[in-house]
Amino acid sequence: MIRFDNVSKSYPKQNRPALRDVSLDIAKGEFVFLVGSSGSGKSTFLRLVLREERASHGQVHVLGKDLAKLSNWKVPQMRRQLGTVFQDFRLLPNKTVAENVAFAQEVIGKPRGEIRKAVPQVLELVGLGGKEDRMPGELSGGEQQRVAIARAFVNRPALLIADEPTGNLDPQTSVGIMKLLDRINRTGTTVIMATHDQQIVDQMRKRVIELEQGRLVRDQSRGVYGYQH
Ligand SMILES: Nc1ncnc2c1ncn2[C@@H]1O[C@H](COP(=O)(O)OP(=O)(O)OP(=O)(O)O)[C@@H](O)[C@H]1O
Repeated sequence: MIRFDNVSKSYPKQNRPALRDVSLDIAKGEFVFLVGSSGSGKSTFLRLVLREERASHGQVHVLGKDLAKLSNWKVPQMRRQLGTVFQDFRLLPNKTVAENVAFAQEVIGKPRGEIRKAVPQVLELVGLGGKEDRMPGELSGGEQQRVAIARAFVNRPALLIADEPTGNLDPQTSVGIMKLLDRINRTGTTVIMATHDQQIVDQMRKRVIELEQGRLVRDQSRGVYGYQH
């Protein structure tokens, strides 16, 4: 699903690389936490997977493709197989809940009939049945994140990338979001989640990959958070 071979990433005008010689494999269906202190390279790792950035050295393979060899016009096609969720939800504020989710299908040209069927189904799955016509501003943070997850999942991506999805939520709401991500993972979707949330990582006991100053320093199955701020 994802393979990094000796991947380094240096940004222009930075004297130390954001990622250094990272090699790892993530198989289809895994649930992986990406941890490490601020600036350790987690977002850079995710940006390389999304091909928002390119590796300076080494190879990044995603869904069987060497991203260095993927031409720019094929990037959108690759990204359709990836769903993304962020700390700040990133919903369209002037569209309803249902329209936000439908939009993810419209942009990839799904037929209207299919959209009409899929949107209520996925909203039911994330626990938002009956809230189709609400505006994002009328929802709690946890509900907004559920909309973002519905939008990320409606096209049934092979891989879901979540960058601190519980960063703005209280502990109880975060547990609900994690249950949902776990349920999505159980449908076969691979999940990679960058987080600073110790409680969640310690509770879920999934694979933990830790970065420190750009290096991979730990790769543990059924792991714990394990580093101090
Ligand atoms: N676009 C950029 N241009 C230059 N340097 C960058 C850029 N993005 C990140 N960096 C640098 O790369 C290093 C790794 O940053 P990155 O954002 O990947 O870390 P992170 O682990 O995601 O941090 P956080 O937990 O705070 O989100 C840092 O030193 C950062 O300053």
